[in-house]
Amino acid sequence: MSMETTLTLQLPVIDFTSQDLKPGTSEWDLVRGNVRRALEDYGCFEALFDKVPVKLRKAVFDVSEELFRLPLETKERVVSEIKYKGYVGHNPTNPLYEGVGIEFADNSEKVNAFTQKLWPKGKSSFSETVLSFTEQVSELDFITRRMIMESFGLDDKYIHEHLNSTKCLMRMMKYKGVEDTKEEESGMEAHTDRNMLTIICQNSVADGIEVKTNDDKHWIKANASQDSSFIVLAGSMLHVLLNGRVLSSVHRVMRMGTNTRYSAGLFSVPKTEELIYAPEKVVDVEHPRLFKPIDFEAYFQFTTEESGRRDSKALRTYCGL
Ligand SMILES: O=C(O)CCC(=O)C(=O)O
Ligand SMILES: [Fe+2]
Repeated sequence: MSMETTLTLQLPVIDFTSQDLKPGTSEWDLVRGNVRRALEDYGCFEALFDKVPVKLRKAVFDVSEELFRLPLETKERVVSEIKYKGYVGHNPTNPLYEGVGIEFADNSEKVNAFTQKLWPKGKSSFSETVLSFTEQVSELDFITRRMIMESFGLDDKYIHEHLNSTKCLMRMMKYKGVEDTKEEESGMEAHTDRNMLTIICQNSVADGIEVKTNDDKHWIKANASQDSSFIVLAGSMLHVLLNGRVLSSVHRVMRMGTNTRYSAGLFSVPKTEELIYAPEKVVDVEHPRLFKPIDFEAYFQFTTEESGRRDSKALRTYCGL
């Protein structure tokens, strides 16, 4: 019998809104310490980040609504064999969910080409919204990854190369509300993300992401309803790269109430050319190497071949030493 409970525990909240948040300042060091603790203890935190204007956030959910309202045959034009991108919906495991992943969401040519598949005459409100959102949220992605790597003593050159080794995927997601019930229903089943870092925001519904505590006993409801709130989650690739020294948390989406939930996420995903492995700086006597070098796409494929392969146990089976 499952002993899991949902408690009113809180995720750490980290404030990135200071104007003085520049590398080398005391403000930066303070936030960096908070990022390190949050990722060590939870693999996740709520970020307060005000670079995405409320208007842009609203525009993202407006264009998402338009996209998901398109006929199924139109959305099927962007189905991909690789399930982290393209259109995904009508999956019996997650019946409330539909999602669309846009690869290279920071590249205007790629985004315009994607937009044109859905709207052959083009739709600048869609592509511009995607590009602006990606540009702004990438800043939080870069700051977070820079901070966590600096905190482990990795140098500027390494960090720079690392930041250039990922591509950026934006995903828009829709979760139907549930009718006439006091019971929560699953919107997305429990999983860990497979990429480096994920940053999620949602429209103004009260429910949404829940994150499992590391002792496997409790679900923490992430509170992402403020206009400047983003939920930041470390993925399996960051866990491997930092030799298990940050967690990659199990999370899920729960739904309650009749309102539709829209969420938007920025996922930094390794480019395919290079294997992911932990640098010597994060390996020592107390922290022996945990994982073999890993090819992201091959690992991604492995996780899709059978159910139950979206957690850290499956990751250890795949590439543990
Ligand atoms: O919709 C959300 O808030 C989370 C989605 C999620 O966990 C994912 O796409 O990996
Ligand atoms: Fe996720």
